[in-house]
Amino acid sequence: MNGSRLDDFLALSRAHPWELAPFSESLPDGGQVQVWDTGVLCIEPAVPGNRDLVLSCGIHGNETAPIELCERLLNAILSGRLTCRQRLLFIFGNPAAMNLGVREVEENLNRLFSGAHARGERRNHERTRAARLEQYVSRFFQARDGAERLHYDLHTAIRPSAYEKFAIYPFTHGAPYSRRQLAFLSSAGVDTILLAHGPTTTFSYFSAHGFGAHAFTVELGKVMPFGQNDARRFAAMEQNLEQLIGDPDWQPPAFDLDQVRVFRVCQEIIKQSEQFCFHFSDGVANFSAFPAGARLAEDGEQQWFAREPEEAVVFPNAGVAEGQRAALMVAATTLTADMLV
Ligand SMILES: O=C(O)CCC(=O)N[C@@H](CCC(=O)O)C(=O)O
Ligand SMILES: [Zn+2]
Repeated sequence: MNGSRLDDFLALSRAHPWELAPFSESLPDGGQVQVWDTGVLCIEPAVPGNRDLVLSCGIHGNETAPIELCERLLNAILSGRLTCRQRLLFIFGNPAAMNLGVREVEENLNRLFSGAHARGERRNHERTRAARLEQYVSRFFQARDGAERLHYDLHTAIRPSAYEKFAIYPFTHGAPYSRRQLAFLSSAGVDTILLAHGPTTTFSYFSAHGFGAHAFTVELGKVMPFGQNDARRFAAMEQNLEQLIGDPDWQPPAFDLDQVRVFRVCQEIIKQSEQFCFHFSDGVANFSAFPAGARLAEDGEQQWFAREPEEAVVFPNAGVAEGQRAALMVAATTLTADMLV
């Protein structure tokens, strides 16, 4: 698509970080590429398969590896190397934060979904963006019934992780977990699953709860600046997504439950004030374990201790805003056949 405005959609989006007027172009194979807004691009194949796929990245602006991965997939489609056979919505979440090389401009976008953007008096860039992204995902999924709905929200973690690639399975309200989705994630190199313990205001929970989508927050490695990611570390996910996009009949390879490591949440540590601090070093990796009784954090009068023999910490971040999650404490668990569908 030489000479088209889609030659470099990410650059176009970053040049218009707040909003971009909609436009559309045709693909040589008869498909339609519709730009809905900055960072938001929908591909409507002439004859779509039965999966409606949302791929989001850059919800946190400095998590560059997923942005680069999605850009490669988009360019493969636009160049004709990859034929898009599923309805597909690309979301490059926070171009303004990308431009600044930061996680967020004013507020964590991934805490503003399911209407949280409208709570309270605060108004800012991320709140406007969350409201619009909700509308775009609704428009995309509600365009038809009966298709399998998928949303992979791709991230990278601030710190290294003992298990480099892991996914957060949003709270299912008791519904069974999807064996096929676990197989997909496993064959994409995501061998560790963290089962959320309650509703959240994340993007993946919004799609899962609001639209019955199989939706996940997927952590693909550690945050690095643009241009410094090793694409080979993401190759399995990229290949799986190419299969999903290009082949309506593709299924992930047969899968054994032993192939995944599963964790459940034991406790959530919420920062209450500026006095909040952890009692472990800044260098600990995600999934580092603590013995029962270990003092984990304190905030004024309140203290947190490990309650179970091997409680592991995920996403510790003392720098979050007051009232936000500063860490999740998790413990190993098992998924049995009766918990799967
Ligand atoms: O490394 C970190 O501390 C954060 C990485 C990240 O952005 N994780 C997501 C997880 C969302 C979820 O719980 O589904 C986030 O914190 O938004
Ligand atoms: Zn993130």
